[in-house]
Amino acid sequence: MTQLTKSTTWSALAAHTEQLAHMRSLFNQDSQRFNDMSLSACGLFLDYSKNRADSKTLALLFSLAKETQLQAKIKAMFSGDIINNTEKRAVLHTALRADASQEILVDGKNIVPEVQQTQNKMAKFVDAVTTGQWKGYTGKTITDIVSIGIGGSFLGPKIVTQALRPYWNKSLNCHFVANVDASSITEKLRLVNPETTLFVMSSKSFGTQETLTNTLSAKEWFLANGGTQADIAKHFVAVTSNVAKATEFGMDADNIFPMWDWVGGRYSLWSAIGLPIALLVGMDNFQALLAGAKEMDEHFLNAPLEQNMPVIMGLFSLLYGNFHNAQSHVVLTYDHYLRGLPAYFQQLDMESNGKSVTLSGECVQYNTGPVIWGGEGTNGQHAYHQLIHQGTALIPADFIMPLQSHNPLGEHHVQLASNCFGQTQAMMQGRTFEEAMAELSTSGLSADEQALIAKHKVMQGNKPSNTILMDKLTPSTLGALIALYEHRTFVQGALWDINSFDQWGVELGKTLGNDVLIRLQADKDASELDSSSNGLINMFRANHI
Ligand SMILES: O=P(O)(O)OC[C@H]1O[C@](O)(CO)[C@@H](O)[C@@H]1O
Repeated sequence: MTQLTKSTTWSALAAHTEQLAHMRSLFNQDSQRFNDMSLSACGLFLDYSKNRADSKTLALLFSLAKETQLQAKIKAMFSGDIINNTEKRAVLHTALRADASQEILVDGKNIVPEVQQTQNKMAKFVDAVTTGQWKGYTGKTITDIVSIGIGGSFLGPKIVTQALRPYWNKSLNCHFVANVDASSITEKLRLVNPETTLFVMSSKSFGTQETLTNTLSAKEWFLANGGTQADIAKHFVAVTSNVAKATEFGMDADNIFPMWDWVGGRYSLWSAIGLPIALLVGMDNFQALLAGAKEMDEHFLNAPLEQNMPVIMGLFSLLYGNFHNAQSHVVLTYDHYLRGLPAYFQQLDMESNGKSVTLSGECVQYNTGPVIWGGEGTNGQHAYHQLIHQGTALIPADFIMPLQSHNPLGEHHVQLASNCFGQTQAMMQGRTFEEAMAELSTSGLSADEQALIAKHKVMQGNKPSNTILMDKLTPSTLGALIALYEHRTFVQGALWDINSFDQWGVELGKTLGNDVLIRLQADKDASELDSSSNGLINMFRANHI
């Protein structure tokens, strides 16, 4: 057994959760529950009262956090300690939102000035493009950005630009290409004009197959449609930590925006990887996004555990995964602009906490990262919410909603809110057999039929949810919200004693994919592989065009 499961708090939590009353009773017994189990920070409000917890549960969870030295681990991350032990790297996405006056050392060197220099370079570039000083090869101004990247070099910029649609510069459009499937880039290139398109190639490593292939295809398209080699610098820029490789690839040295190995891919939107965001919403709004995240950083670093939003959310995730065997967690955004957020949190959490050994290499004896999924409210209510309400699996949920809409229109927002709050209420209270029978009493059905239908209408309730509200979706509240989930992910990893910052499983997929590619391209014999891989390779060779 690892340290975590050996602790007396762990056993106490196991015993306590067994006998905790239904949430309906907890609400009936305590009219102050909402006041006591909610908090505001950084422009966000968290209602965590609809969780399977009473004051004793919370005390036990906070004890567990203390026993696992959570606060020391948080400080270690912010101070630049090498907490990514398998890649021997510091984890400092928080340095990307630091004040210019701060000093954060990596290998004895203050990294804040480099961050500021890169932000200044971004600001100048954004200004040149958006004011029209930056011209395409025929002297026209840029109208379209095509962002090429994958994973963290794609999802962050995509989801944030989507979320900040009301703040877009009206004269620019943005398109994202990630998948190596040619259909993806082909469809995007159909929409744009080479004279007025700027390609932003984002790859921390500058070695990711999908991104390199898509960039080469974009370059070929550009050259085949009027551009020349000499015009490339006006239409292609790169963001990477591998400046040498980008230069070797043909990127103009002035058009390369640096990033660093202490920024993880899935935590990189705050770096120059966020260039498409800055181009679309302007550098001031990009800075406001950083400022919102910084506020959450300070809250996470300084607030006591008991009033610390990411800590509370991370502890609940552990509670459900380890003491209620929840295998997944759903994120439901009651805001159209936030429709992409579940996919972003999915990558953030699952690539970070999909691990099964501790930092010292021991096999974990407990569940770690759950499946993160979700979608846009109210659409999901007419689809998968059924399983959340009455399925056999426990699925804790986060509901996220701004109080004010960017598009106030008739009764839309009040209806949206009624759905959001109604869902959390239904999940919490459920419906008893007696209540279902009472509802059916005037149905005209026989007593036997009523009893049968009532059984199908019973909802156990006691289904946990957090509700996160903000006044309005702004660059700043969005920054705080994303940083909240980054830190929640950190809290879980720290409690589970795993490395949330490497991704060896993904790396193996990349290596084997490259090996298969060689066999497919060179007709190299694959008979020494397993019969399935060999059979699939042969089938592709025989049939593809
Ligand atoms: O930015 P790069 O180096 O092209 O990598 C893309 C993505 O690949 C991963 O390494 C693995 O999917 C992510 O962490 C990263 O965001």
